[in-house]
Amino acid sequence: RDSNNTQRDKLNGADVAKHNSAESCWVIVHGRAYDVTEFLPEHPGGSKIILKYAGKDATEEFDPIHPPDTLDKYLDKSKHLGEVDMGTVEQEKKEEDPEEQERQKRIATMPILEQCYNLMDFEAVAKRVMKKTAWAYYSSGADDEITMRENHSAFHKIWFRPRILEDVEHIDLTTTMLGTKVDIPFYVTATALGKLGNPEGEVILTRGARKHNVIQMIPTLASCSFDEIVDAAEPGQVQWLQLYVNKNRDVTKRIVEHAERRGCKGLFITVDAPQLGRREKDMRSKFADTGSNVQNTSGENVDRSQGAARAISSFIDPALSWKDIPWFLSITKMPIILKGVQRVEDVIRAVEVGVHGVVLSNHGGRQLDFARSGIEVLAEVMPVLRERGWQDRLEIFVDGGVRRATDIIKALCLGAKGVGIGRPFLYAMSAYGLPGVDRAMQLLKDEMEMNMRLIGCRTVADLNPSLVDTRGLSMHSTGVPGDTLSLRVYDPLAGPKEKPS
Ligand SMILES: Cc1cc2c(cc1C)[n+](S(=O)(=O)[O-])c1c(=O)[nH]c(=O)nc-1n2C[C@H](O)[C@H](O)[C@H](O)COP(=O)(O)O
Repeated sequence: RDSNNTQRDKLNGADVAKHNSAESCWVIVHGRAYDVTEFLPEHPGGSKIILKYAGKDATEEFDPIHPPDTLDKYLDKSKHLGEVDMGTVEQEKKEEDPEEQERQKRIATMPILEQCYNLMDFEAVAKRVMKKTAWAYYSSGADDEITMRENHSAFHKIWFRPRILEDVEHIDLTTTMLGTKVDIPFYVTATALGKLGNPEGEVILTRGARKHNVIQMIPTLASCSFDEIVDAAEPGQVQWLQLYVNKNRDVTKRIVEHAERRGCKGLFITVDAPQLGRREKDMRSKFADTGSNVQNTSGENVDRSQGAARAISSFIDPALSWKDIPWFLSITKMPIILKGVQRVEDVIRAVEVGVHGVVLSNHGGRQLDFARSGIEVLAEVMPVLRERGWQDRLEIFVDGGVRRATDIIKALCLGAKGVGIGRPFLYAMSAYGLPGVDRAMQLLKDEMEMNMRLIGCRTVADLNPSLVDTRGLSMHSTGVPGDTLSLRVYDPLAGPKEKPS
């Protein structure tokens, strides 16, 4: 803009292209040019990824990782150079990427939505049709992914003790979570970077949640902006906020107050990620796709090879502790839930400090490997709370590995108020968009109605510990998963063949 703030002519693409170095670096995002020269060293993702697009259109790379209001929020207005005449921008020749060609062929021949009969079907399809980096980010767990697998297999150690001859003609799946009535006892949990899987991102989950009257937990690290996600909700549709606490508590206070003003009905403080876990599939795919690789380029000793997540989570405060909780209780009226509690002692402390709930969770196995599954921790927690008469002092949620309605029912029988579900909705959204999310939720509802009938319960209130046998739950069969490198490398049978003497 010139001095009297009128829009200059549009910038010419050739002029922008001249600013293609660390000395002078301009990028184009959504048809507008930005001078990011001074910002390069501050970019959490490292300067390399920006320099790859210096002088060019960076929109495609920018969108999945950054909410749309990022540049307005964090780049000084003087660096906003104005509109670019996109007709004069030389578009990158997409060299034929054989892998992308293969992926397009798989998309062309993927199963139709009606061929998905359960939540695992969506995972199978998503693995075939998603971009490698997106699949790696969503599917990865920490280290050897033992906990990620345990989350799901733990449910297989719980067996039902069904009742018979109960009138189960009319089944009622409704319940309440933090005072909100929902149609079925699950919520869409917070999972970052929704646009990696689908260009529309988290607003697809908002629409699916609205259709099935379930609650959506809005992630701090969403690709869509917080306001976009809230605006995509219908009046009266309930959403919660998942919060990564910022080292700068003023930033956190602003986020919390804004979320409350916008009508969020729960604040879920993530407490299991003082540092993001080491997700090697995500790291490997970042190295393979050097363009979006966030390597350590500015010399500091931060391991930036952790993929996008680590790069955009450097703000998280590892000093967060119990002594911060009274401050949170003082800055908001929203119910406060600790997300990522992993042992009964901390549930007791949560009651004592006065929070309103906990999510027994290990972050989908993406944080501490060998953390126990949420469902196993639930089986440890509820008897202790009942002994103290505290089972109604807070609401207990569980997430991790929930893939069947029987998993939901097991959690409720053990005393959970509801369960969070992550990856299945990401896969459904990535493979089939909103119709996929809609079908995934409907499948769970159909399964839930049938299974309630078969265990002899009409309502959620009928579900109780006598309906499950959990004796096998603490047995951990930690077979190292077949796809880890170590099996091939260290297995003596597969080692280098002895040279014939
Ligand atoms: C799958 C996934 C999970 C993430 C997630 C991103 C993905 C792709 N991210 S992460 O980038 O930091 O790891 C978040 C997050 O932003 N905040 C959070 O509290 N939990 C995060 N989680 C954990 C999530 O809220 C649930 O605990 C977990 O997904 C439940 O396990 P299932 O996926 O098996 O349902």
